Amino acid sequence: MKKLVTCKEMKDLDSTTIREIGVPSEVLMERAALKVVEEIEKCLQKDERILVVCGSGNNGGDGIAVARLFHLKGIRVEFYMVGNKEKMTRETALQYKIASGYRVPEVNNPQWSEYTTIVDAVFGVGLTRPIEGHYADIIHEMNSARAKKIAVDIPSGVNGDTGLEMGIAFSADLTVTFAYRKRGLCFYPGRLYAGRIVTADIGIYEQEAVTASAACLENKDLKLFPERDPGGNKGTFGKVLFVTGSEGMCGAAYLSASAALRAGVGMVKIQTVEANRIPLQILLPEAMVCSRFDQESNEQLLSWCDVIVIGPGLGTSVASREREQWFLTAAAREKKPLILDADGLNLLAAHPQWYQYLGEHVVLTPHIGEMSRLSGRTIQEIQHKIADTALKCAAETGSVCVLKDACTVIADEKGQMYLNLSGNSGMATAGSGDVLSGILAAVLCMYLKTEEQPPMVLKAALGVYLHGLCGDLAAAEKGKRSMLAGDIIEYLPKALAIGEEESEL
Ligand SMILES: NC(=O)C1=CN([C@@H]2O[C@H](COP(=O)(O)OP(=O)(O)OC[C@H]3O[C@@H](n4cnc5c(N)ncnc54)[C@H](O)[C@@H]3O)[C@@H](O)[C@H]2O)[C@@H](O)CC1
Ligand SMILES: [K+]
Repeated sequence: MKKLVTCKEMKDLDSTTIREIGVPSEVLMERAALKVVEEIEKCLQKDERILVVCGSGNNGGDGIAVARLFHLKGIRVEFYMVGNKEKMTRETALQYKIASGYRVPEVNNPQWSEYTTIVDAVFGVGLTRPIEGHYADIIHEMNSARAKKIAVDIPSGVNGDTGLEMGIAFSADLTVTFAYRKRGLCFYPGRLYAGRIVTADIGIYEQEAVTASAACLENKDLKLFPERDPGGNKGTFGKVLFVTGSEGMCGAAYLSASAALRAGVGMVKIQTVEANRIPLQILLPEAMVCSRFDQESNEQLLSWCDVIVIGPGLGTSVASREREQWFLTAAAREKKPLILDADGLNLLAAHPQWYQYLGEHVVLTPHIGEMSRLSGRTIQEIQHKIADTALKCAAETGSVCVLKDACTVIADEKGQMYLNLSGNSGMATAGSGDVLSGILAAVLCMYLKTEEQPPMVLKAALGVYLHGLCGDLAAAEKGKRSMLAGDIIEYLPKALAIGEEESEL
């Protein structure tokens, strides 16, 4: 698990390290520059010519220090100050003075085509407004050059909190980010602009309070899944009820239920319309299918199950609405874990009075469109404020919100948040969300008998991560274009077995 920071959190950490611990900012800057040099050197070739483009803030100071370090190693390097020299920060002015002392070559009108590597040190976490005019022209030139491109801390023009492009952004092959990955390097398009991301330790003092607001999971976090009890039976490994599948939509029920079984659930029952009974029993003989919706049958299903999934392929008919209301109310009364997905969310959006049945036992899994219906915000508004939207939804409902996008956000009402880095565009395919709801149900079941209970938000984040990892494995063999939602399920065994390796996505 790795912590993720906002620009403000990073600045607070910098200043705590400087003021309270007493590490001079020049030392941090030197360490930052050394890390950038170390990473660039890994791919340095013969006859390299490096240009470092520097702003007047501390990101520029890092850049000047990088130029000096290369110069002192005898590598051909020049730096170009695009920032106003009058406005240099104290640290950057000092770097400039030192670079002048060592006679590090400075250029005022670089010939962009002459360089093999261009280092972007124009703006870092201090970018506050869209890039325009002269700065925009320079970034355009940098992007057009045929050199290798390295960003210092964050590509200039990427908003460090949202990943959005601020006017224009530097398109890097490699970004060396300091201390913690910035949130904006997780969200798109920031993640694309960054290229490969290396998080470099520069000796920043770790302070729980300011760095705890967001994190991302890695393969090795799948080890958090409890061991399967050798003495367990199908009853102890979890019983999941799927309130799913209207007429013509049995596929969603099938995908969700089979994902749950493949991820380790002991038993599943699917409550669906009679027309779906035979296809489901043929497709998934391991599942039990029930097509009665009366009070007695509902009561029996409720007392049988450990976890409920409402939504995949449910439809929005009157009968579906009644089924959802019945199980929403019952789950709230009994505090039974519940995953609300797809049409389950659309029905919720149409019946705001049902919000009273939500709470900490519920995981909501809206995609952006469903969130738009739930929140009344436009899709664009949500995309611009995806983390805030998930946090707000969680705060308003008391439930865990899994806001699904290219970088899914998982948040709870206490403000704990995970950004998911596994997965790929191949997963943007019909049925992928149904698979996720089944995997989430399975993860909740893994913890039914464990003494230690991680928070619901972490369980949900683990499920989302696992789903993405299956998608990555599927894409590697089937290709992003060709993979189907069912392929995600097929790679569950491999993904569950991985759990050991560490990787930065
Ligand atoms: N001591 C520290 O605080 C450390 C800072 N470090 C580096 O310093 C960076 C942060 O430095 P700063 O806070 O000085 O910020 P930046 O270097 O990111 O730049 C901020 C400057 O750019 C100006 N600016 C912002 N947006 C602009 C726009 N659109 N057009 C024109 N000018 C604009 C601001 O007014 C300010 O003068 C980090 O990203 C990192 O690279 C590292 O050296 C580690 C230690
Ligand atoms: K930069």
